[in-house]
Amino acid sequence: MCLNIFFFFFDRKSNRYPLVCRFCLKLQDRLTTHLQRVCMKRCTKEQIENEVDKASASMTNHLWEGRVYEFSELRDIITKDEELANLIQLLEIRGCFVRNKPSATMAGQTVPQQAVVLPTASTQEDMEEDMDTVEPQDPLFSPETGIRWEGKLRKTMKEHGLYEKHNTDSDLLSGFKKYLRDDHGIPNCKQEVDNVARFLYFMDPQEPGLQFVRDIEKTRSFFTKLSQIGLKKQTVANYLKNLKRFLRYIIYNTTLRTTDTLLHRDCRAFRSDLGDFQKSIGKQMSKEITGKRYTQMAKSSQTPQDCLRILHVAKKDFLEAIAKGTLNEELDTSQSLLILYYLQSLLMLKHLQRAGVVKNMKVSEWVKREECVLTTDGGRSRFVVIAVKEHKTATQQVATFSLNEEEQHWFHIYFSQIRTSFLSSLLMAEDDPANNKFFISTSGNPIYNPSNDMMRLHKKYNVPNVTGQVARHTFETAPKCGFTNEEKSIIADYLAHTTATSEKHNRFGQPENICRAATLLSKLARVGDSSDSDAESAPSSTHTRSVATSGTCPEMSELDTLNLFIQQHPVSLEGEIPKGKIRKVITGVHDRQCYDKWREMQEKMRIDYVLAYFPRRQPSSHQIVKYIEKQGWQNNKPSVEKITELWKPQEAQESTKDNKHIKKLVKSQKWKGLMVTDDGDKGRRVVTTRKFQKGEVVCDYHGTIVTAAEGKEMMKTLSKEEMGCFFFFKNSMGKKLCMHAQTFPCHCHPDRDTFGRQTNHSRKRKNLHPEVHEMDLGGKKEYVILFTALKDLDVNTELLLDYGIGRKSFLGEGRDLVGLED
Ligand SMILES: C[S@@+](CC[C@H](N)C(=O)[O-])C[C@H]1O[C@@H](n2cnc3c(N)ncnc32)[C@H](O)[C@@H]1O
Repeated sequence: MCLNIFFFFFDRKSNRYPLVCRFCLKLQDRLTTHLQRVCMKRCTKEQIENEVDKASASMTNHLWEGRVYEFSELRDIITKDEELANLIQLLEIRGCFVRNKPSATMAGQTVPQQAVVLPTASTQEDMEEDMDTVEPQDPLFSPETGIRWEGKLRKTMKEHGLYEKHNTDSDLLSGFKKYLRDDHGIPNCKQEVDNVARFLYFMDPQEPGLQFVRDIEKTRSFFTKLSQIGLKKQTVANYLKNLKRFLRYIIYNTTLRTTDTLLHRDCRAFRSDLGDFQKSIGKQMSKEITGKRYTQMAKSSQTPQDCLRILHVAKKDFLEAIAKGTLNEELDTSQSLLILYYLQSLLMLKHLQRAGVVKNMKVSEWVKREECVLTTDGGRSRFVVIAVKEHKTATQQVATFSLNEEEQHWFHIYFSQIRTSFLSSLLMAEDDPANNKFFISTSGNPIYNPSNDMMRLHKKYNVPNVTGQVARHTFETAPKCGFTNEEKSIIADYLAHTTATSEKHNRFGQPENICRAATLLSKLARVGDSSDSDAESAPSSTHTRSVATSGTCPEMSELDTLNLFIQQHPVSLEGEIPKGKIRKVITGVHDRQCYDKWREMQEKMRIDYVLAYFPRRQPSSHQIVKYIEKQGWQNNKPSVEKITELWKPQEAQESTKDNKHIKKLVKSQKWKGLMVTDDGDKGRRVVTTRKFQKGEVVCDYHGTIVTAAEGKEMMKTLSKEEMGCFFFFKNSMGKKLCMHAQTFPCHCHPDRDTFGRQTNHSRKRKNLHPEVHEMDLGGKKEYVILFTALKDLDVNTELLLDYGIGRKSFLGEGRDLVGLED
């Protein structure tokens, strides 16, 4: 009797939306299964459900929020017409819509192009100031919203002929506007262009021109007048900065160099004169700032404890966020920001670093932190010392500070998790990794103003704001009763950051002194604090600390110790746990727990590794032992029983075709766990001699490949009594093929009858499912039809496959197979 085994190729019609897995960033048709098996395989069912809910919510949100864009929204981000057009095209191809596009040309009118002569060389000449007290608000700030100036200042400016300005659509000014927008990426440059337009009007009310460069006196009078009518020095300095940038545009980005050499030369000379003028304004500005600071200081009668209050109040929430980070749990934005703000504040309020140091600290400086062990009466304490070279504060010295082990862990969590997640918001890769700033904002860009961030933290917890400047002053002047002269001088040196100090010490300003300064400052903060703890420490269930004498280091919790230990000695497949002495330097009193945990993690890693080698077919104990032996692991070998117990078949994946274990079985045809028995009615049948799990590969259908047409021809030659073994299928290109097992025994396995060809049919009781793969078997690609278990199979279960008979196949051949069980 001929048999037509027919398998319809994948025909799943799913109504599900694919969801994106946030970890591998791939679309998943079945996210739950994917997470269970791949990206969240160590997580609980609840965590996975949570994640799937989030993915669905994000999908819904995308459908509501992510498909329709306002043209102006995109214009604000991308200023170059061509790029904007490309983006819009891409969005529309991907099924999004852009509303309110201008009808004719997309980005509208272009400003007459000026030939670019030289690339703009960006010099960092602009004044930098200690951000603690800078007032960034120009009182004349007229935002793009069109709010008009009113009041006294406007009147005064009018009276002094400083208010009028040229039309900013003139060629000269619109070219400048375009330059700011395109070359400097400043979309909201109205204020800057207005300032220049006002200056040009003052110099020549007739028309905007460049002759002003020949009249330095009148220029001076413009700036003097601005000062005299009461504008803040910062505002005057902004006018100067804007004018300098305008000149840079004229000198390097227009054709002036070739069209009017003399005027070009004068522009350059004028720009350099402005530099001197800028310096003198800078000095006046510092006086203004110093004066203001003095008033602030005089007003403040803070104690060191007051300065650290915010760190105390916010600490419970902060530690909760850190604990989440330590456990690799996802942090929401507000928790991530709390960590960012807290660490900045810690550096400014506890370590008394200037805002410029916090802002400019680089990743490379964090990476190059140096270890320092300090021996005091209280024992040995470990610190790391970090040196920030370029911090653009008033002092020239390398700013150096130290972190204790606990703080180092916090910084590590920020660096490895928060910073990385913030960075993922950045569309463009940063140019030079060496220049990467350590502290970055949620947008992935360097933080702008640490003092503002600290202010936000104070505000969030309703604590009166303390600036870094006030904190430094407070610690500097706090009574240091009980401190030796040497200790006082260490604190003074630490706070002074003077060049003289720098010359006295090496690059790290003697690491021990930096660490000692940190412990002395902590001590200073405790003086008068009845809680007998660091002023910033808060009651916390996860963190206990013992504070004894001067120079103490807080005792770390078990979890923190473990994390630090793992950070220093990462768990790896091949690695060895450090020997006792080396280990105990970090693990201390938590050594036993850290030791056990480390080994447990490595064992788990090794178990996963072994399991990954047998993804579709359960290995025998012997196979597991052999595979472990092959790895050459001397200690901490994973247990065979555990591996057997944990083994679960993985879903069919692309990688099945490359799996060595399956390939070996296909080649040898030595499928274990099966035997052939005789059945009175159906002839021979294949039964199981062990249990098989749902999804496990049971055996394959071994045969020879011919085209479907050839298979059909072969079938025609068989008489009704003859039994045929044909398996028809389509390959991934849709080509119709046939695998026949008519040749018995086959040439490749003359000693055995293969299991696939002896498998009987049942439509209702079928327990096998065929999967077609293309496998490289000894340098040659071959089709392999794997039979996987449709359900868990007990011992002594007959293997049954739905041959697909009785249905209409694409071959159009429903065969009359009377007597066959359905
Ligand atoms: C691929 S062979 C299977 C092994 C076969 N029983 C043997 O003895 O070699 C297919 C043949 O098995 C028999 N067969 C398979 N399933 C059957 C069923 N459900 N009822 C009766 N006979 C069946 C038919 O004779 C069929 O042509």
